[in-house]
Amino acid sequence: MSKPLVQMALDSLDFDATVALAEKVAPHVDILEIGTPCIKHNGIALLKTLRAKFPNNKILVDLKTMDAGYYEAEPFFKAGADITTVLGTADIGTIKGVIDVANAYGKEAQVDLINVLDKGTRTKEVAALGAHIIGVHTGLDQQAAGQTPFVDLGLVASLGLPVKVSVAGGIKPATVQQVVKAGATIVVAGAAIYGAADPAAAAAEITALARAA
Ligand SMILES: O=C(CO)[C@H](O)[C@H](O)COP(=O)(O)O
Repeated sequence: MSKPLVQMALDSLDFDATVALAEKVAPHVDILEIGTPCIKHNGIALLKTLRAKFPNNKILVDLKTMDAGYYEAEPFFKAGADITTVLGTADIGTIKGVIDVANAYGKEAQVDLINVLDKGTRTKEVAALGAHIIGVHTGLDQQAAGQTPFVDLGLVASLGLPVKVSVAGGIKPATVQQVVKAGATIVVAGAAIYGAADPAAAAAEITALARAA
């Protein structure tokens, strides 16, 4: 089994603060995620800046696309994104559009299961369509209401499909090994890193824990 990857979610709205945080964290993670509020606020210029500064990290742009899949995602792949996300609640044609454009650029499409009611069925459908990554995701508002991604991760991993499984939603050092053992191949951490006193040390700790799981 290949080693799990660690992804850091850059969820600030501030352009310069995002770049400064990425400078600290990039050496300690595999994937830099430009979070949804961040990409909406700062646009593709931020992707271009991070792409130029961090050639050794993959970059995920969390577009959470809901319509016009191919059209919306293409400029981001053109500008150097390695992964963009599309909502699992979107029309199947939208999801196919993002998968198609990812394939056209030799990149990856991640289907985010946030708010998908029948996660098992949707996961099988999009895996059959060629989705590269399934995102098991408890959003920030859902976390505030006390939800976690652990049961959903168990369900998706138990399907045994030939896709990568990403997990996001309040993952912290105490839960990293639990999610890797449960089948996550990409572990996402946002607040556990940017909210830490020393974000670089927090990122390094999470990556070490993931690799050792
Ligand atoms: O995509 C997101 C919100 O929609 C976040 O970036 C993701 O949940 C990771 O952040 P955290 O570890 O703080 O939950």
